[in-house]
Amino acid sequence: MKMIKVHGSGNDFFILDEKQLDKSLSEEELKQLARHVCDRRNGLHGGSDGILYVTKGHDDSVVGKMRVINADGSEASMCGNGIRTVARYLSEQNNLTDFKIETMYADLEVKKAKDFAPNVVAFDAEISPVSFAANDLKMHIDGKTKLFDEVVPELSKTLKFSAVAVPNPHMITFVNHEELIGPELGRIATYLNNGKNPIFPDGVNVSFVEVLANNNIFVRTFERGVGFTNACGTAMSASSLIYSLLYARHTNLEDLIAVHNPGGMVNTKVHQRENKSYWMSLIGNATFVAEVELEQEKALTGDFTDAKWIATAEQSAYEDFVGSL
Ligand SMILES: N[C@@H](CCC[C@H](N)C(=O)O)C(=O)O
Repeated sequence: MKMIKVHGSGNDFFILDEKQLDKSLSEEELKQLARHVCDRRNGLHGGSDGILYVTKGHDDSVVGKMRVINADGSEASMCGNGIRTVARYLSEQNNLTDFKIETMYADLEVKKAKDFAPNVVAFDAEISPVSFAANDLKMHIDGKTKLFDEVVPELSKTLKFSAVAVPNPHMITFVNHEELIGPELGRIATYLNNGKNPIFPDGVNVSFVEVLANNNIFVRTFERGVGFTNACGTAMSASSLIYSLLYARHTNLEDLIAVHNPGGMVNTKVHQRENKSYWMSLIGNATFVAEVELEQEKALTGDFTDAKWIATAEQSAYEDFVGSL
């Protein structure tokens, strides 16, 4: 079988196209493969945050379907950094620059964007649908149908959280620099993702956001099913939306927002449709790090001894880009 190691802002994945399998995988095998491949200690070449599983779409209105399997084998409804890399993959396979990809809840528009730097290819992806409803978030806080800029005493006495599904669930809070780099994000996110807490029994992605300047923010995320990541695309999109609502004096809808993260930088734009619903554009790198050839049966048991790793020159170009920020 063949896979491609990719990343968006250092949020790294293996793209697995079902057409590249030696033998089709059952659902249980797909989860098992993700858990083995992504393992940061014993996985494939340093592991990854997840597997992006590419299959045929529901009909010709989409070019393919992306499924997001987290490192722990759970499935996410969307992945903002991942969809840019899948967009690039499908764009190169089909010689297209503007098309739709099927995801769990929506067919999303993707298009090629201007390169961020030499050999740093970029794509622009629609992030949608957006919902603040507790039901869509699978959030349980007594008497609340949504949560917007409020203290949740079980989490922190001071931090104010907003919850938004894009459509995967996110908890966002705006913090100062000490809080951004301090231990609270790990403590709160570990609690919310322990599978036992009453607020988010299915877990949630949690982000701390620091405002650096107008239309310029830094987002640090602890991902459901993964842990701390270099970046989370849907979290950066959700954070941009909450920023535009809470800091309306500093930003306008449609403004280009620079979103810095531990793995690099992306741009976002927040849009509103006539029916008042929001959606975001997420524009950022879609880097192909390497092509990998491996034996499927062995990979399913976590044995990667025969894997062939064929690196591209894109990672060093990406590092030069990050160095220039
Ligand atoms: N890194 C992703 C989000 C991946 C899914 C997340 N772990 C979840 O379970 O919702 C992104 O870039 O959006």
